[in-house]
Amino acid sequence: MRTLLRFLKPYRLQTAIVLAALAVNLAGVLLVPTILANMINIGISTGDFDYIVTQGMYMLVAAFVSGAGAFACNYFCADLSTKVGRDIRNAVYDASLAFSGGDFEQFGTGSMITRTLGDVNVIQQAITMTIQMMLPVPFAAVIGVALACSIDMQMGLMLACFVAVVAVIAVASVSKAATIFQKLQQFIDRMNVRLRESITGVRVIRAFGKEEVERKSLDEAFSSFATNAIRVNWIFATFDCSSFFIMNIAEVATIWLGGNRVGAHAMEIASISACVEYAMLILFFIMMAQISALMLPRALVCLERCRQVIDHEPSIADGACGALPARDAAGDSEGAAEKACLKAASPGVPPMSALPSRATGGAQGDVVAHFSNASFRFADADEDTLHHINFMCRRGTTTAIIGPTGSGKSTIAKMLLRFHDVTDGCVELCGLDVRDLTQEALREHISYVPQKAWLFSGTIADNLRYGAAHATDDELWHALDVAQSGFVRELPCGLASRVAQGGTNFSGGQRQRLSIARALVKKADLYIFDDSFSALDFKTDAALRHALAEEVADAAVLIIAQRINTILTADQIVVLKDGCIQGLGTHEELMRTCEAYREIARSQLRSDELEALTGAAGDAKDDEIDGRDAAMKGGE
Ligand SMILES: Nc1ncnc2c1ncn2[C@@H]1O[C@H](COP(=O)(O)OP(=O)(O)OP(=O)(O)O)[C@@H](O)[C@H]1O
Repeated sequence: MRTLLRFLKPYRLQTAIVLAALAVNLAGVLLVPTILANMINIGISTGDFDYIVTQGMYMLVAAFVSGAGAFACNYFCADLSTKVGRDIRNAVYDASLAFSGGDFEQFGTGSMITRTLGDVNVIQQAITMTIQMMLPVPFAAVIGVALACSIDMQMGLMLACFVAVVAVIAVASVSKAATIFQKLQQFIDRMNVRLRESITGVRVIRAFGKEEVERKSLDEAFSSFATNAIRVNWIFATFDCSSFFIMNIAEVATIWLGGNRVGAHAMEIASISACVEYAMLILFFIMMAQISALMLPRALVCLERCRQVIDHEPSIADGACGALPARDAAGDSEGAAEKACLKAASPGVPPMSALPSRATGGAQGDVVAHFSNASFRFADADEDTLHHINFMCRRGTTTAIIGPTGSGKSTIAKMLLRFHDVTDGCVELCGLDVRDLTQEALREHISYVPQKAWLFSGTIADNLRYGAAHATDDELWHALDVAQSGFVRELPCGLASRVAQGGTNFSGGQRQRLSIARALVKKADLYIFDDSFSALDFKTDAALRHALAEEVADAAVLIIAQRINTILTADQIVVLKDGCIQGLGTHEELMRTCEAYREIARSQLRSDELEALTGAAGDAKDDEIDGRDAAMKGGE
């Protein structure tokens, strides 16, 4: 409830207007029966035409004021609930942006979508129904019974008894339905997850002929939901018919008692119709309130689910430094790092969040990324995925990571981006622990091509400008050329060509090249390519790497690959197995010193290729040694 008040707070004035309009509407509705009774009892029985006209005018004014109140109440109430719904959606989405991979796993993607869309819809409807249908009940009941008592005490008390009976039945049915509604929300989550899975994996389902299995599994999810929804409807229907029954009994009883009271000269004849109207009005309000009350427990569950997301403390917290240090005159980036951090961490100095989207610059050979004894364990795992990782990525050089599937290659990239944090040791970017930086500042300096090339719906240009909003068309074409995306030039609309959600209207290789181009448009200090060349043919792979070497010559490059051909020319290769570094060096060094690397090479290269490479490596080594000898001789 506190969560709802938090979101209603900015709309205090509008909430007050809605409540005032509701009061006006209610006053008008409740006044009409009394005016009518007076008109008949006094005006007609005495034949006072002026009195009848005056009461008629009062009635007209009451009806008009009540209508205006109803209109204002409905309009402002719908407006209020829509705005609150929008704010809750924004808050849920904003909170999710700060989530780490682990946080997302905790909630589940399907549930996150249900919370943002379905749950907020329920909250919105509950706000509207509570204001329009529930709030009037206590006022209508108290004022209606009071007005009935003012006409005749016995009639008023009888009405109060009927109201109490219907209210008790309403409370009982709502509390019974509440638990079922809580279950329903979980079933909606389950249906969402199962539906997403089977729609996105429809090709696999068809390929394996598992349509029937999937149909059964989904039918199970749908049926569980339907069974519970029917149970709620049973409760609702039972209450509905008993309420209508009680309403009719109330009407008959009012007329019967009213007749007796009129016979006893205790009240006037027209007062009977006023009391009947009050009875009907109050019981009708209670019935309507019951419909919205049924929604309340569900809305409270939805609200709590949204609150869990909004108040969730992300497992990855921003550091104090909002900027990477610029190198000082002496090139001392470490000293500058300390100064930048001290400045950012000073009390009252908020961390900078907006950084110029440019690389920090720096000398060739500077350490850009540094893994220092870094270990990592997933929250739900029993053992570390990465063990004591030590290596550096230097500016102007290419570092490659190769290893069997599941060895932890992508996890290394994700730690640089802080999608996960180290559990031991540290990871540094340009001399600063990545945990000391804000995530925005950190990611500003890294350009990343994920393993699964993901494009957003829009145009090619929109996608390419994702990391550099102001890039010119020439820059986009240049990046496309470097990424060997010549196919874009052949598209009739070029950069304006449409991209479907996820980039599904392009082939896997085209998607990879477009996501590489997108990464290149952004100027960064570190470029990470996570298995980004796997869908490319060997020729394109080679051409791309050649063009890339020139394009990002002033940055550090980290290439994660499965294919040895992709990383042969890297300045250093990290060989990873079961999360441990097995070897670190150039291809030639590793061929001599690292059995794990030799195994990979043997499994991927033909023996003649292997010999050629080893021979070339040997020749290159001999040349290097000859060169060194010559230099030494020259020195002598
Ligand atoms: N969210 C997760 N929770 C628990 N374990 C995970 C999670 N994600 C990955 N792992 C485990 O961590 C290990 C390393 O995964 P990672 O994706 O880094 O491997 P990889 O070397 O990049 O594999 P591939 O070459 O197949 O992409 C794997 O054994 C995997 O099972």
